Amino acid sequence: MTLVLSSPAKLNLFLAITGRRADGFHDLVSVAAPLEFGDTLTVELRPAGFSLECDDPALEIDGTNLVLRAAQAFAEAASWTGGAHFSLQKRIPMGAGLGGGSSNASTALLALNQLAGGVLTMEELGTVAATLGSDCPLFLQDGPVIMRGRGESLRVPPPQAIDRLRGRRVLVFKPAFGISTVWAYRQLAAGAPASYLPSVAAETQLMTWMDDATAPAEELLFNNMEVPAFTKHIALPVALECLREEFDLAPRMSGSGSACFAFLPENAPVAAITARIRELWGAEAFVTETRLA
Ligand SMILES: C[C@](O)(CO)[C@H](O)COP(=O)(O)OP(=O)(O)OC[C@H]1O[C@@H](n2ccc(N)nc2=O)[C@H](O)[C@@H]1O
Ligand SMILES: Nc1ncnc2c1ncn2[C@@H]1O[C@H](COP(=O)(O)OP(=O)(O)OP(=O)(O)O)[C@@H](O)[C@H]1O
Repeated sequence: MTLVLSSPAKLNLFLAITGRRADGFHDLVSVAAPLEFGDTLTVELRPAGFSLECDDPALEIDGTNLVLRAAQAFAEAASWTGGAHFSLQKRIPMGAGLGGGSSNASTALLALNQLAGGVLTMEELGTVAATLGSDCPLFLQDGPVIMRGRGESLRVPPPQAIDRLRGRRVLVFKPAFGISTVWAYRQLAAGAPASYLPSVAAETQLMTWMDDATAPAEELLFNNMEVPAFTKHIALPVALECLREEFDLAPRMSGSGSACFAFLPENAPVAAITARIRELWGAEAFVTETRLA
């Protein structure tokens, strides 16, 4: 039996890091949305053992890969003795804040649970996902989610909020360099408390957008992880300012970066915007047009 699953990238449309916890992680309030764009994970049932191949030679395919770590965690949680071979077609750039590895892990969990006959509930899968990474649980949902805690505590937004997000056309673009999530969080900790948005302010900002059914998705956009990224990599704010001025876009960074995104009006000159990004960041910049799933 073989399953072919899409493993989507995500965007943090709203991301407020609110403070550092005793366990070293940070509390956050975020609205994240999966994209139609992503990797493809093919999973073949095997009698025993887990193996992985990937078309991107830059990615380690040993036991440190999140796909194999997810498989191991699933087998333990479900007491499942079966095996699987995974084939990963990688499109999501790494070190981007697009959650590629986390998505692969959760897609592997969903695939194995299906192959094993649905032995774990969605709640149990969520618990396993949270042990693999703070961003993993969000990829068990198939639409926009509100994240709290360190990212593992999820709620589905009300329908009038989802309606303003789902299907929105978006351009996602990333310079050749990536940003380490650990580095970004360390920078925030070093700039405490000014680097954090207090949780009351974050919740108020989110609720103000949520309660105003006339406020477009653009008015939700916020990310206080931009500060350390933009301070170190001046090419990021320079490009976003150009896109604001020249194309009237409202671009932001996703997660800990370095990928950025902008919602596109249906008549947007995508070829000209793409050309401008490549002029600013070089031909090796990653650019893709997609939609919020
Ligand atoms: C920036 C975001 O993408 C926003 O959605 C996520 O918070 C990142 O989550 P992630 O990549 O799944 O991160 P994890 O693999 O859980 O943790 C990697 C490291 O990032 C830091 N980390 C992560 C998540 C969090 N809420 N607080 C943190 O301080 C910790 O130093 C941790 O050791
Ligand atoms: N299947 C995988 N796909 C991508 N990266 C993986 C995978 N397994 C392990 N990793 C490791 O995780 C690191 C970060 O992965 P990824 O690109 O998903 O993070 P990111 O872009 O910073 O996203 P985010 O911080 O939003 O989770 C990679 O550099 C890689 O070493």
